[in-house]
Amino acid sequence: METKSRFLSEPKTVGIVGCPFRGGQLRAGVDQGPIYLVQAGLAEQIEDLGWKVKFDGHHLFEGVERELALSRDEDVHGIVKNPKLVSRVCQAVSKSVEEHAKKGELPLTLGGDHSLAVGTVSGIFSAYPDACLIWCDAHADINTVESTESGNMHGMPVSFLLGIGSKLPMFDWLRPVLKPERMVYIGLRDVDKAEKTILKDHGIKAFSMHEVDKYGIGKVVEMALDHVNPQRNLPIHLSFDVDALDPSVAPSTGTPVRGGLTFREGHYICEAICETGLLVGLDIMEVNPSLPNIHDKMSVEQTVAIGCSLTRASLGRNTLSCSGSR
Ligand SMILES: NC(=[NH2+])NCCC[C@H](N)C(=O)O
Ligand SMILES: [Mn+2]
Ligand SMILES: [Mn+2]
Repeated sequence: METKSRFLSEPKTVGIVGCPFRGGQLRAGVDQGPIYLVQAGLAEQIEDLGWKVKFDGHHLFEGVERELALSRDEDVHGIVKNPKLVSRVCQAVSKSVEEHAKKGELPLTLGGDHSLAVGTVSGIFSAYPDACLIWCDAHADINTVESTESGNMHGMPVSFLLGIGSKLPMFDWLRPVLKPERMVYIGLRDVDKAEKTILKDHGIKAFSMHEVDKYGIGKVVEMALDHVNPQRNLPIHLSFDVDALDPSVAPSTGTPVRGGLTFREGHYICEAICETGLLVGLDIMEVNPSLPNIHDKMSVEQTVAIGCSLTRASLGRNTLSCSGSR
């Protein structure tokens, strides 16, 4: 059963936006995530599902490593680390994502750390102002410039997109494209105290692991869609942080938290969103092939393989159909 997308052009095309970037957090290696995902054959796997794939190499983000080396004292705002760098990279990503989306292609952004979502979500909402956002993550990533305890920008993209907290001058290109009622979380289990207040004050809907246990993943995804997309007629962007999955399932990530989604629960979310025929943008974030330890080849292969299979599930792998049965 092939669902035809209401928003994408024919032939259905994925534009891969490879983002080897780690400036939104401190652990080395997450910049290698997109490289491993592509090397594992992700583009070919998507083609096997019947999509056309456009990929002309990863973003280069000239000078990132040099800036990261300098940034310790030069690129800081209070305790926020690398804001200029993150802004520059996200602006470039936003542009790529918007261009693909405006051509009727589905941008698939491979991270890299989750600060990149400032770029992906702003790009999607520029092309589809009435889109909604589904954020799968152990974390809420909604700290503001004031509330962040770590200063790591991968814990802040949602507040930037909503336009809450004080604005950093280097982000003057960014419009607050997102409204609190247009987004929903699935998988949360490690939310900072200040973030809990922000979620409550802005009335943001979240299905934590508690709700996943209580209702089951089928019901949770249905309730999440009812919240952001009651008529099932609006474009959907899915931002998937692989740490939403349990660390036993996806160990190679920078901020693992136990008690996460099972393999099937993670895939079910992607399949159910795919079935709506409304998916217009996808992020696979926070795959870090140098963790938990660079010699642990099994963990790395397992996590990279899951990044690929979540993508396939989102793009129409159907267990019972004859084509694309992987
Ligand atoms: N994208 C992520 N893995 N985010 C983790 C964020 C952790 C913590 N809440 C912070 O703000 O630093
Ligand atoms: Mn996370
Ligand atoms: Mn995240």
